[in-house]
Amino acid sequence: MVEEQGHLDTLYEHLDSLREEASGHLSRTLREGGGTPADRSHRDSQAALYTDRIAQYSAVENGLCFGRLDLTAGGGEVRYIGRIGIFDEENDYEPLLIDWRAPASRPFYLATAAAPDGVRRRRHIRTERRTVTGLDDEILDLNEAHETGRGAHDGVTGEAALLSALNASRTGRMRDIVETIQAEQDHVIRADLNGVMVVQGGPGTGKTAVALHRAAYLLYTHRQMLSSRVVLIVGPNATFLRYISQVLPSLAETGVLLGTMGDLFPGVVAHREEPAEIAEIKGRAVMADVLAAAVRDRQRVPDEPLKLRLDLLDGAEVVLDPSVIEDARDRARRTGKLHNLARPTFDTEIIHALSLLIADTIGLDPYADDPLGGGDAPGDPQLLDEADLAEIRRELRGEAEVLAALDWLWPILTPQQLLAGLFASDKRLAAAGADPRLKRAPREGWTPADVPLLDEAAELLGEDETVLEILAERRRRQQVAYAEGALEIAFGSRSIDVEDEDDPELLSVTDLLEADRLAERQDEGEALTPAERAAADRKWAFGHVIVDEAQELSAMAWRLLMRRCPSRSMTVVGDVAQTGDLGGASAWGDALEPYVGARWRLRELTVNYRTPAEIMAVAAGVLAGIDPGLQPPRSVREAGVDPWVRGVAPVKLGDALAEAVEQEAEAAGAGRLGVILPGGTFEDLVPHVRKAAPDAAIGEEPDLTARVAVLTVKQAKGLEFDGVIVVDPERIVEESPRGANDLYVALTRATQRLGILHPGSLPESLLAVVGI
Ligand SMILES: Nc1ncnc2c1ncn2[C@@H]1O[C@H](COP(=O)(O)OP(=O)(O)OP(=O)(O)O)[C@@H](O)[C@H]1O
Repeated sequence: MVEEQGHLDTLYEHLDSLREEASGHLSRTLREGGGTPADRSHRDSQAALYTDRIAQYSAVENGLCFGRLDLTAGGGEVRYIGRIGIFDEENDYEPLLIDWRAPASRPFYLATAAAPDGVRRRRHIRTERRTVTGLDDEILDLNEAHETGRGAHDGVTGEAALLSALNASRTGRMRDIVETIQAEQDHVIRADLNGVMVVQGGPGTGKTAVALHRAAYLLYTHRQMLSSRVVLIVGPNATFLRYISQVLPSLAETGVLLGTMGDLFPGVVAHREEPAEIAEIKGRAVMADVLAAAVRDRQRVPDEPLKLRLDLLDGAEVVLDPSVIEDARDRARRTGKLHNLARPTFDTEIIHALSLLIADTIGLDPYADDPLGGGDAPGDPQLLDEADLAEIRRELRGEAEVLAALDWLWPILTPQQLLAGLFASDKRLAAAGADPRLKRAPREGWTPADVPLLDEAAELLGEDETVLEILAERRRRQQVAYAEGALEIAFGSRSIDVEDEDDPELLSVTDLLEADRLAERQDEGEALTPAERAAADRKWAFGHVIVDEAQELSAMAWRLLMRRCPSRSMTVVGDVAQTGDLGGASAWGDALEPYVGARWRLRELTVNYRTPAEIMAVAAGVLAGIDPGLQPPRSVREAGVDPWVRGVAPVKLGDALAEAVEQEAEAAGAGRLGVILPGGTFEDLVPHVRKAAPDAAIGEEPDLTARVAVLTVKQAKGLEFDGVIVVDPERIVEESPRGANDLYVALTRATQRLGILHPGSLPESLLAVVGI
């Protein structure tokens, strides 16, 4: 311990001086003024670099160093493994701490007694703040292991450290797992960047954790390419994103964009809920054809001739025949351009046709064939020459009536206008071959399932200028925020006490005044970070895309994601047995093959780190009901507590729930309790939960750090709690589009304790499934 404490002290000394150095650079950079635009831009990128660096140093303050490898080779070389790399500048840049992502750290995760890979001893170093509190050693050299009686167990590496992480109380925020990554997870995290990799694994196998660590690993290994092209991580909902949001900064990564499908159309907030059947219809692949037809439907040819009253003719009418409009439409279509971009061609055709009609009206020489005598011979009936016609066309382009007609015949459309127009009209839906159930009231907000449709529409219509506007607005908003953040980091939180991070007092009034000044300066031409630019740019091509809970994605959602990732460098993480949405996948091939054929690879995770064996035995019954061929993941531990099932008279359900909440909240101790209810019972049951736990978090985006949270299965997806109470499993099955899948998800959220509360006695069918 003393030896390790000595090394830890050295590491923290280095960390402090790295932080001081970066803060010094940052404050100097921020205080410099003037110079050319190029100077300013250079300064901005330097400031962003130092800000990032300081954030990374703060993020690794806790658990800076967590491991040590003693190798058999190299005269017993010793490597310390930690959250970042630290080198000794005074000693030829000797590594003092090796980043967990570096190749030299790999044996820490892979070496076993059977394949020690040159490792004699693996040591997990437990720390609290800057103090070593314990050591767990594994001797991988078999001879020595015999002597000490310790060794790798059942394919698990770092068993003591792993079990202590798994048994720890949950906080409502996900933590990183860098100290205890297991071999099968390590293979996924460090897999090659290229191509589509599907990571299939049952509940609790660490898919989310692995996906996030993979992002951190890829950014470390391919920094240059990925930090400019950005890694996109897509999660199922805002609650889930908040749950995982702390993990990446603590892995010391900032060049990542986190979002839900609903966030992926810049400028649109798509959080309205809608019935599952409607979302499913919107997600069908055929919607791409529907939208293409909807666009064609807006390229109108009226049944009747179109009469235009023109100023040019002192209010007289010209009549455009439908066949003329049809010709113009066909020519515009034949350019092969997107709808909005083909409009100028359509305009030119119509204006040309109108100019000829006008020429016929005002330019014909009625006496062309009448010789007037003298030198007048029969001649050209048209008195107007090409210059006159050009003038007529110019005037036509300024005529309000003409412009209105053009807008009516071939309107310039935003994706929002196209979709809103389609959904608002039975006639348009029918013309586009869409399901009539898509009809909705005008001005209802957008839903997540609309986002892939908006994106598809944007592809069909052609780009508008909104991206630039959005960028400008975001830049305005972010300038002040950025400047405040930079100042806070540079001057406000030197001590970097993790506990202080949320303290609003950190930013003083003088800092704010200075922030204003900085914002002004940045106004003169500062660069957004790549992640910010990517968030505002619909056409951004991400360097890598990671999709979590990917089984929920519809065919249309896949189309959008594939467009955002032309390189097809993707990590697709999910579990087809947990699919809840009707439009989601039941086989990975169905979702992926339209884009990559058979060129995707499958990795499986087989060990459940979350749910103890006793609970998994219950969930296994439900899984067998979904598909007898599916294997539940093997639990890595037992909790020593059996799940309980209580059947109570329906009128007593509320009281029984209140009692169970009280009991389980106490059993969860410092941890968290999740209460999973069928959506239709919230109104009746929530007051009972509140009786037992007045501060329980409930609502659209419940605060998961609260001691008790009440959720639907949909909200609970991807989350976990120390204890879970599942209420009315039968109704959960009835209410959810895919029935048993949702019950399987609900039953696998607990890390320690599970209780099932049922109104009336449990029906035979469910008893058999639940198996208690
Ligand atoms: N190697 C590991 N060391 C420590 N904890 C781990 C490890 N792997 C997974 N865990 C923990 O197990 C729990 C489940 O992980 P995670 O949420 O990533 O699983 P999942 O496969 O995404 O589950 P689900 O499909 O149910 O959402 C988390 O608390 C995670 O931190």
